Amino acid sequence: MSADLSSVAGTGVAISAAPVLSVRGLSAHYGKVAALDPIDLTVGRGEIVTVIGANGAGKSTLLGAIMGALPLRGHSRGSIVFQDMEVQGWDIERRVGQGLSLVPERRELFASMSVRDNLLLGGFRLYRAGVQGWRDTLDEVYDLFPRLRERAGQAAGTLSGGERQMLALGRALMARPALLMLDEPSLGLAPRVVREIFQTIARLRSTGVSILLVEQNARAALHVADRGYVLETGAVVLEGESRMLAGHPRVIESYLGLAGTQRSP
Ligand SMILES: Nc1ncnc2c1ncn2[C@@H]1O[C@H](COP(=O)(O)OP(=O)(O)OP(=O)(O)O)[C@@H](O)[C@H]1O
Repeated sequence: MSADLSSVAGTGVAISAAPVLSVRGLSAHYGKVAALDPIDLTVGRGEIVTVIGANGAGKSTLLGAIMGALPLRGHSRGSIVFQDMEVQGWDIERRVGQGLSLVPERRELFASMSVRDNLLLGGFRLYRAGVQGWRDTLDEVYDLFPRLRERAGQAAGTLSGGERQMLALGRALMARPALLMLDEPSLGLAPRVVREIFQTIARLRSTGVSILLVEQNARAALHVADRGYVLETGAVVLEGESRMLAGHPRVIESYLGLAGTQRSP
């Protein structure tokens, strides 16, 4: 079952013991090249978990493997249990149908279509399945992103970078996912816009959706997340509560710089 945005809105969702996602011994290869060592990772219900790491650490590969969307020649091994189901071996369609959603680094919007139509496409699967309430979901997305409501009729290709990221997030939410995976939502955005995007991610907590957030902007990611993993050359080298990671000498030195103890984006 996917999360119902309306049923938990504004309640502040408790994190239950059973994780929504449990990854065990996940490795990924492109042809003969290993991009991910066997890694273990969990995301609890209602939790925001971040994976931080430098360029090429394997962050996008990790999300692609979980989504079942590695590019041609790529494949993954290991166990991916999502909502108590082993989804390794399932195609993307089936994973999406079970409530997995990925906002890719490139955002992949339909540039000539309006904001509203991009959003409706995000909810199309539910609409086709006869699931009621897509209009309510659209309203909830507009409430989360008032700027999208203002620009509902505008072509997606004419939006600013920050607005595009909001649209990509909103479109993913239209599918009412149980787990939302975000690949570098801050990429290419000005600091003020990055702050806005991260404030929005923090607000998503109230919808009950669980979030797996991949970021190079470690400061902002650790500020918004409950827990984090540090990925280096395909391996998890550190994991724990965000507060602990933000104060860890290795994280400060490699990802935060001297001002690492400040916890604002
Ligand atoms: N389609 C591909 N074919 C071959 N190798 C790939 C492919 N995609 C990624 N890789 C390699 O896998 C490794 C991990 O790449 P990945 O894109 O997952 O890293 P990343 O942490 O997301 O980096 P970035 O932050 O730069 O996006 C890199 O060495 C990369 O060159």
